[in-house]
Amino acid sequence: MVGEMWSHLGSTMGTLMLVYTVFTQFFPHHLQASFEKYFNRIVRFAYPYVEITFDEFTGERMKRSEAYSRIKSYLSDKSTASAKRLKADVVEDSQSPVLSMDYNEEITDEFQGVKVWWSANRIQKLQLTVHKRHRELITQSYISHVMMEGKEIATEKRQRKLYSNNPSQNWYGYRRSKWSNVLFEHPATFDTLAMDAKLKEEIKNDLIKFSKGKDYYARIGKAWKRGYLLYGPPGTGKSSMIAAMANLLDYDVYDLELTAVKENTELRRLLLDTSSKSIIVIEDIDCSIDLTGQREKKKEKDGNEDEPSDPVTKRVKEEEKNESKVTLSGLLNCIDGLWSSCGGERIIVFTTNYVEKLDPALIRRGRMDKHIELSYCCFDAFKVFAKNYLEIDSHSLFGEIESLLGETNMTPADVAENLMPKSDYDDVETCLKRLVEAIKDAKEEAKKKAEDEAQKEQSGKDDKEVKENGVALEAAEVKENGVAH
Ligand SMILES: Nc1ncnc2c1ncn2[C@@H]1O[C@H](COP(=O)(O)OP(=O)(O)OP(=O)(O)O)[C@@H](O)[C@H]1O
Ligand SMILES: [Mg+2]
Repeated sequence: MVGEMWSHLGSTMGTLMLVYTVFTQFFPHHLQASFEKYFNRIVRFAYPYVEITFDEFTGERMKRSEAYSRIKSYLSDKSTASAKRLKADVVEDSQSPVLSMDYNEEITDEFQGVKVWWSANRIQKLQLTVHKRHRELITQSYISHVMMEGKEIATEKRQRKLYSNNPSQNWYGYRRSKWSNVLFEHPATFDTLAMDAKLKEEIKNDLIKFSKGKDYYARIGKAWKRGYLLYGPPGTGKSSMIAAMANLLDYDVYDLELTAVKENTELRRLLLDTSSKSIIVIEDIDCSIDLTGQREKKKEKDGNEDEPSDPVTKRVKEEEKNESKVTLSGLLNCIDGLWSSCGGERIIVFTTNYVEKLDPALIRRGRMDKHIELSYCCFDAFKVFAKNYLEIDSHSLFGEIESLLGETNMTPADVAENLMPKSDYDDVETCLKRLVEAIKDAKEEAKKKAEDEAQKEQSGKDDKEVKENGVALEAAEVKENGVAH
């Protein structure tokens, strides 16, 4: 029976092949196209299904299609459960290999009681097939449902990135990109951040309120963004706080190195190339940009000079020319422009060690909405370290440490360093005692420094007095004798 069926099939295929060969060889070439057109019409009339295809690459620049990736994410969930042959891809944005249906595999999906079929073929196309009578439901509702779900699934599986800006010579050509990225795996969280407990809670609430504030920002007619200025001495946790923010909100981080940006237009393009749900960070803002505009004046002066003939001076000049020309007003315009032209869910963070050096225009409310001072280690901050590093909530030495920290300035970085066990034999007591000693030393050092300074000031004063007295004496002599020495 089966053998008979195969022989029938074989002879039918043979006949079809023969007909096709005769058709392509003897049917006039110019009539073949019209024949195919009419043949397709007949097939379409008899064929009860609609087919919709989605290409992987679209547009003139062959950009990867957003629809294609969303459908793939949607189908990866479905296919893991139903397809028999799966393909595993390591996708850049995902934590684990993504499973999708293999080529020529088909999976069935159901939407409001309607059955649809998805298939993938080798030429980067996904095909959706559905019965003609459900055409409207599919084109109007099902596809948008797939897009939305696909986006959600992709966001869920997304691994966060830390981006840093490339110099503009890498923006073009093969492998062009404005930002390079690595996986963002900084372990800092608000739980590991040592700081005043009340301030920490306030910042956390502020961030969460922001991230849920889409409707609120739309209602009040403001761009959905927030600016933070973090300031304080080195080693007080500014960078750690940025990592904690990103981990709390599940945002990407764009670390913008302003000194590598040549001019304002480049800065604008970099900022516009950031995605939403991100934190844009400019560290040490006072060092990255000339806040007084003096650099521009200096350049103008340089520009008027003649071209040097000496090759070394020439090269130094060339290098100077490559220096960043980003100006304060350029930066301000870019930030304002970014806020007005992008969808939102962006946070911008500036950090500095010297808040007093910053131009008020840069940090006015509206640009930097919240100013946060990260300062020397307080007792609250110490307790966080003690809990995280030594797993203790109290100890007989806590009282002494509290009063010592109240009298001395020690950065959280130093406290952390002293508390960390240095070997397997270091117990809690040893670590705490080491910290006590370190704070006492710091206190002693600060005292000595203050005394030295006071002494210097005093001797400066004395010198001045001697000088003044000398001048006065000389003047008196001149007056008396009428002659200068
Ligand atoms: N408040 C803090 N909470 C927890 N760890 C901290 C804190 N401050 C500093 N540290 C520790 O000290 C190290 C340096 O901290 P961080 O880089 O965040 O300081 P910073 O304020 O950014 O310094 P800089 O101004 O030099 O950039 C980090 O590895 C971190 O573990
Ligand atoms: Mg830092």
